[in-house]
Amino acid sequence: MESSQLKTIIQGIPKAELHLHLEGSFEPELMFEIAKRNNIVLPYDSIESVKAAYKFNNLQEFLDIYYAGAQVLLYEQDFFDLTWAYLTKVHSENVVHVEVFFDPQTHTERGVAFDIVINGIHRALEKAKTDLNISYKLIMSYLRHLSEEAAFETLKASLPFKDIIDGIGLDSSEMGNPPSKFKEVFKASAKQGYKLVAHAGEEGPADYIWEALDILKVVRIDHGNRCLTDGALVKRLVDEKIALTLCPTSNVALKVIQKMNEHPVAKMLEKGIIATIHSDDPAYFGGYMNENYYQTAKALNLSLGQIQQLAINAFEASWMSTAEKENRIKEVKDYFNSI
Ligand SMILES: Nc1ncnc2[nH]cnc12
Ligand SMILES: [Zn+2]
Repeated sequence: MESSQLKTIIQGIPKAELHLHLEGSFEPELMFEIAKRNNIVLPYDSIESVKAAYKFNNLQEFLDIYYAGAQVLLYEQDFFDLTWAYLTKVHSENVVHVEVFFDPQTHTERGVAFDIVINGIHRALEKAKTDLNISYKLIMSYLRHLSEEAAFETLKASLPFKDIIDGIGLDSSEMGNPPSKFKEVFKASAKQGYKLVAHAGEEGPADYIWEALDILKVVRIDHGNRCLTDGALVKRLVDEKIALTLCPTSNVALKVIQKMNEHPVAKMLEKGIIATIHSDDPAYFGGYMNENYYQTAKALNLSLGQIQQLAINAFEASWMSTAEKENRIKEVKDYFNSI
């Protein structure tokens, strides 16, 4: 199929994004604008030099730059602008449902209050619901390079906002920070009614995916690339319908895989895993949802049936109500039938 035809098809698919860090959607143009109004001097002299710095050999090299970029976010309006820019961008790509992560500790650690962060984000999500017809869920992630005690403090700070936070995630430096480190705080988070997910098996081994399932009791795995090295784990994911939220352009940018045509998503679909694809940190990895679908489909020569399956899987794995899911899945099927 011609590239332009594939891109047109992808554009038209109603899509759900389930793995997106709001801080990772911070485009250099907006970073400069916010830095200027907050009187912060960035260590870059132009947007081009920021973009030139976005070359990573591993997850940690990316995280160092990602946390530095987030430092310019100080006020509620900054968090609103960040979130709104992401939502308008994905609206233009026909994304109709999002489940987004935010990292409160990246901000509270440097003195920005929890309510400033969440109120700005929430106002933008509500506006997108009204103005853009995008439905949403909000996921608060604990930073795994920090202590479990710090995660407990974050859990406590979140409680006044329990009604607007749907779930808990676990992100940041994976190696050496296994899911088991957060056993108690995940248990306490579940008691508060939060749904649970965790990054596992991005750089870390399949064992971390087992820990996320058995110890943290997550309902979905973020990344999970490494599961194919373990047949019993694949069986568990399939039998228990545990979805993986994969991020192909992120995986190439962070050298989790060397080339897109080595991406495991096609094999995962073949094995019956509920594999889904998303953008992770699009401002840093150069691709929002459409680009992730396009690059994956092209490199792996995915059939229209496989592309349709990816889109359906994302709604299936989402936290929408059953009725909403059925409606969206029908929309996807009708769309593919009309092509
Ligand atoms: N890909 C990723 N892995 C772990 N933590 C993250 N935080 C933002 N993006 C991340
Ligand atoms: Zn992620």
